[in-house]
Amino acid sequence: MAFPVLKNDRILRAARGEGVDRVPIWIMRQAGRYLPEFRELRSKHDFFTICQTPDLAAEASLQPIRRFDLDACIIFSDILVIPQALGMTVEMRPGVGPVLPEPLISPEDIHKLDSAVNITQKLYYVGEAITLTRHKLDGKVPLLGFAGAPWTLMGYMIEGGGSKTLSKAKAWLYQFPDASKRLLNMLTSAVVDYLVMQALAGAQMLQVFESSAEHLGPELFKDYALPYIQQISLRVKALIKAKGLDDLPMTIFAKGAHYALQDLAESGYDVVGLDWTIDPEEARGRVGYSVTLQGNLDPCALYAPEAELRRYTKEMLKKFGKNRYIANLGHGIYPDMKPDHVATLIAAVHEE
Ligand SMILES: Cc1c2[nH]c(c1CCC(=O)O)Cc1[nH]c(c(CCC(=O)O)c1C)Cc1[nH]c(c(CCC(=O)O)c1C)Cc1[nH]c(c(C)c1CCC(=O)O)C2
Repeated sequence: MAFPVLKNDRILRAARGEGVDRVPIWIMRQAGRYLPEFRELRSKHDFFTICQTPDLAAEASLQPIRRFDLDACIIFSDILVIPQALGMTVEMRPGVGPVLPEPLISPEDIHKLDSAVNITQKLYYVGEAITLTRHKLDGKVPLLGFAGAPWTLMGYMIEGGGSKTLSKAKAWLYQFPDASKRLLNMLTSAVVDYLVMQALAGAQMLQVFESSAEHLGPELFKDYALPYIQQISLRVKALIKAKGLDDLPMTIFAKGAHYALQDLAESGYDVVGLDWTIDPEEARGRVGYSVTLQGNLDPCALYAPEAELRRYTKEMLKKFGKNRYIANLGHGIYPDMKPDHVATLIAAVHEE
């Protein structure tokens, strides 16, 4: 069944460098716990049950779209479905976050991973959720798919959950460089197949989250993150073309990787996401208009009183300008954020 005609293509136009009537905005983690309607849904279902049940995943994805005038919908899922598909147990513990009770401890543990798994089949439920959500969106805004980048996934798989330092995962890079690259290659192939599946299922734009880039620094990033990030865009775009689909914009968000901004701008993505630690004018000065920039309001700026939040937002918009720009936060929204403040941010962007 053909998908409904798209009524708002602002974000796709901005990603391709085409003109827009106004700056598009979406918010990282826009589907989630700061919304009472999500907490209600979540009180009835386990986190991964929501991810695995297309009706529930569609509902969570659509909640922010019903409430706010956003320019994109992101499919409700998690980056950790890939380690899960490779055979690792991942639990989402309330108040703690993701826990992988049997992390990879030494390179021999790589053999425990199901490297031959057909990711497309195993994660087909995400494809079904995407197709359903795209229909339910009725063309209101584009639907974004996403995946975690290999280094960020490797970090969770070795640390067994979130970590302040990633010292265990980084120790692998220094002690077992070859095994690390084997693991990163395995993850790269999984991410490529997974993103292509999402595009075939109806995703209209794809974001790759390298959320743990800040721990690497320029040297390690060049060796253990950038090559895989590059391969993902090149391989996904080539496969999509080979399957007869139109090109679709891709975004790389490497949190804390301002040291690699130029490299990221040349890594085959249409959009580079920025966190709030870089000044928009400096970022634009370094990459020019060869890519679209996305970001980068400090998620904590949403705690400011309304007038201040508006002022921060307007300042950000002025610095980025209207061309090749997608407004967003510099990282995910915090779960205790009041939805009213999100509405203020969106209104401030739209007023410009
Ligand atoms: C690192 C990472 C993860 N997951 C994700 C990343 C990359 C983005 C980033 O850096 O924030 C990506 C993600 N996770 C989730 C989405 C859904 C779509 C959206 O952005 O609205 C997306 C895009 C839902 C979620 N993912 C998670 C929740 C909350 C869990 C719950 O409801 O119990 C949601 C709605 C849990 C999760 N999942 C993960 C962590 C660290 C946590 C705990 C932190 C937290 O609780 O916010 C791993």
